[in-house]
This record gives sequence, C-alpha cells and structure tokens, in this order.
Amino acid sequence: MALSSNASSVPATVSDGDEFTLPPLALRALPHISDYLPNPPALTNPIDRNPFYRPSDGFYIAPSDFILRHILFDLSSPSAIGDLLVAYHRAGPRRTIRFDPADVRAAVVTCGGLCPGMNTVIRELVVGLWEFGVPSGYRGFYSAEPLPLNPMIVHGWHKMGGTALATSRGGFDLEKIVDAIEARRFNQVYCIGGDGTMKGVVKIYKEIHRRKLNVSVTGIPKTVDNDIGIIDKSFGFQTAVEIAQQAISAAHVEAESAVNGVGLVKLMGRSTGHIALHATLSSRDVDCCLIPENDFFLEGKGGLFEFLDQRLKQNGHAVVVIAEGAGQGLIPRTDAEEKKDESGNPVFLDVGTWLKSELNKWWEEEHAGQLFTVKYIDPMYMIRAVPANATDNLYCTILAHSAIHGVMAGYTGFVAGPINGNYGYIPVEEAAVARNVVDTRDHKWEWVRTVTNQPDFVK
Ligand SMILES: Nc1ncnc2c1ncn2[C@@H]1O[C@H](COP(=O)(O)OP(=O)(O)OP(=O)(O)O)[C@@H](O)[C@H]1O
Ligand SMILES: O=P(O)(O)OC[C@H]1O[C@](O)(CO)[C@@H](O)[C@@H]1O
Ligand SMILES: [Mg+2]
Repeated sequence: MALSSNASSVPATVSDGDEFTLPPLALRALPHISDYLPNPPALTNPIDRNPFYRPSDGFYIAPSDFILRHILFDLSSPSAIGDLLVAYHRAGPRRTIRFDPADVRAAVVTCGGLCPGMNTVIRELVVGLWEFGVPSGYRGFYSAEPLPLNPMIVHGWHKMGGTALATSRGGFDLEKIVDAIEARRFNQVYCIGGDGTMKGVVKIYKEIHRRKLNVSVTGIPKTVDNDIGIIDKSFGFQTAVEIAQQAISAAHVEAESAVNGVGLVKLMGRSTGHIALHATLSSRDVDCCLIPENDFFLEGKGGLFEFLDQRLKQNGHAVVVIAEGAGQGLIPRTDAEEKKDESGNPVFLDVGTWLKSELNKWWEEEHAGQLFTVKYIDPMYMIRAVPANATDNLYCTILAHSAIHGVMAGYTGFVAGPINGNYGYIPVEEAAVARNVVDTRDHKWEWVRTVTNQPDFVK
C-alpha cells in the first residue's frame, strides 16, 4: 500500500476581487512493507495499554496528517506556487502497528563522519527496542558480530561524544549487507549517517523489497556540516557551532593581543559553509568569513589582502574564519594529491595552513620589517567529537522516537526529520539527494556581509 493523496484544489483570495485557485497538494508517497508483503499484521499500538499514560484524542497520527515542505509563498505569482506545494506525512505514533513488539529484532549502524548526538540517537533506539549494534559502519553487517544492547548498557551514552558502535567509510557491499540482515533475522534496520549513508539505505531497502523480506529500513540523517536538504537542520550542528565559537574567541584574543595580529580559524564544511556562517553570525568577532559557496581571491582590488590591510590599519587585528572546502581551487595541487576517501569523497588540502603561509608571504612582500603574526587554530575534529548540547540531545531523542514510530507502522525507505518545526517522514530517495547549501543571495548571507563588511570578491 503506497500511501499518497492529492488534496483537491483550493480557491483563495489574495485581495479584494483577486481570486485564484491554489494548485493541488503533492503529498509524497512513502514505501510500506505492505507494498510487497500480502498481509503484514495489523496490531493495536501497545501505547494503548500503557499503565502510566492514556493517549488523548489526536495523539495518534493519521495517514492524512501532513506537513508542508514550504511555508512561505508569494501570492502575487500563483502559477509558481504549484511546484512548492509539496507535503510529507507527519511523523509520530500510529494507532495500528505492523510489527509485534515481541518479535522485533532491530539493528542500528553508524556510518560516515562523527557528529554530536550520535550516541543519543543510539541510546533512544535501544531504550525503545533493545536493538543490536552493528559495529564499524556498513562493513560491520558482514564482518563483525552484532552487539546485543539493552537500556542498562546505553544508559549514559547521551553524555558521550562520538559513536560507541564505531563508524567507518566505504565497505558498502549490498549483497553481503542484505544477506547478513537475512541471516541475523533482523526485521528493522536503522542507519545513522549522512548523504552517502542515505544512498546506501536506498539500495538496501530496494534489495529488501526485491527479496520480499519482512524488514523495514530507515535512515536517520546525520551531518555535522548541515548539508542534507529538506530537514530544518541536522542534529549536532548547533553543538558544533557552539564549540566553533570558542575557537573564534581564542583567535580573537590572540589577534587582539598582538601587533597586526590575524586570527585564522578553519572550520568543517566540506561543500557547505553553514558552520562558518552560523559561528560568524553568533560570535561577532569575525572580520571575514570564507565559505565554499562564495569564491574568493587574495590579491588585487577587492581581494582578501587589500581588505585585511585596511582592517589591520583600522583595528590593529583581524579574525578570518574559513570553511575547509573554501578556496580549494586556489591551492596548487598535483594530480597525485587528488585523493578520495574510502567512500569516494574528495580529501581536501588544508586550506588553513595554505592561507596562513600566503598571509605571511604577502606581509613579507608588502610590509617587510613590520610586526605581524598569524595565529592559526584548527578545531576541526574538536567541534564534532563533543557530546550533544541539551537542544541537540532533545532533537536526537525525538528523531529516534519518530524513526521507531515510522518503522513500527510498516513504513520503509524513509527518513525522519524536522520540517518547518514539525517532524515528518521523507522518502529516503529524496533525502539522499537533497542538498542544503548556503544561499548567498538570501538574507542570512547578506547579514554576514553587513556584520563583517567583507568584500563580495566579485572581480
Ligand atoms: N552511492 C552510494 N551507494 C551506496 N553506499 C554508499 C554510497 N555513497 C556512500 N555509501 C556508503 O555510505 C557510508 C557512508 O558514506 P560517507 O563516508 O560518504 O559518509 P556520509 O554518510 O555521507 O556521512 P558524512 O558526509 O557526514 O561523513 C559508507 O560506508 C559508504 O560506502
Ligand atoms: O572523518 P573524516 O574521514 O576525516 O572526514 C572529515 C569530513 O567529515 C565531515 O565532518 C562530514 O561528516 C566533513 O566536515 C569533513 O570534511
Ligand atoms: Mg557525506
């Protein structure tokens, strides 16, 4: 049963006499195990029998409950609204569930890079389902014994950074992974990871569908870079921004305490500058924020050197924040250096050490003999290896519960996540390719420009 619907067209009035018809809603269908299994059980949600809590009216989420992807519309161009009326099923408990809780054998795996909150998600999944932990990423399905977990074991995991299950890149072997899921008799699989992991989930759930297995698979989106689209933001991102600010504060103190001091901070962000942007906006100590979405150059009119020259003359110090993926095209590299990691992601050259060296060269050429220093701070791994803060812990908890509710209801091949402040279910095929990059035409980037007065680097 693929759940989808099209609400009928809605007449609306913009202003006096200006009536038009809103196009129909495009509610995204979710794959469900009943698409290929004839009669999955239909059981009453055990919450109904909970001695401590009586579900109130409206507690259970119905298939007709949805969330709009976009909530801002320009009613002056109704024809453009059609493409924006995309909706997703709401996440949360269903009255009818498709797995008997006594028969659940659930597995959880963590893949890709670290992110604050991974252990919180694992903890909540285990408290809900007594899951098995798959060690060391996707390869762990076929190369290691699963770890039986229970609420006593995971009790304090939300206070720990990293992933207690260990993670890895590469090692995705579809046949072996699904063979292992079958052999271990797992009937629920929870994959915590980024865009690469979600692409893996697409393949796993499709292979499970092809083999007609009674297994639901879900992806739990994790990316410290905040580069997965549709969802409001990814868990751990807020924590990472907080830690990034400590590095910026230190760079500011160092720069301010020197003569012509430049504090340089490199932050994560492979192809997106969200961490750099948010840390810049919340710190206010930053003179220039360099992100992958906005090319920059060093020399000549409108370049970084000219800007820093002015700032040092005005203030005696400056702070530069650079995302690791920025300026990669400016760094001389040989073909041999174009490395990829085990998952096929490009391995970047260190833009921080390169920029530090370029700044020193520039100063030596332009202002030889005058005092100058660059204090370079690279807190890259520090910002993602910490435990989640309170907000992220709560987010991870709701995320894990949303994933469980969706899987128990029989959905598969989906991702749970916050969409405009409410939790919804997104088909994983859509989530795996939806990118969230900094829009340099929007108000947030404009705000960075206004706060820093940095150049736009347009030649
Ligand atoms: N296209 C793909 N198809 C199947 N599996 C994939 C694909 N891309 C990546 N994977 C697998 O997903 C896992 C994680 O991928 P990757 O290392 O790219 O991290 P990620 O999930 O994108 O997380 P992050 O970007 O936050 O580090 C790896 O085991 C990798 O082999
Ligand atoms: O963990 P690794 O393999 O060093 O990869 C680092 C990359 O992982 C990320 O943290 C994404 O998860 C990127 O910001 C960074 O480029
Ligand atoms: Mg990735």
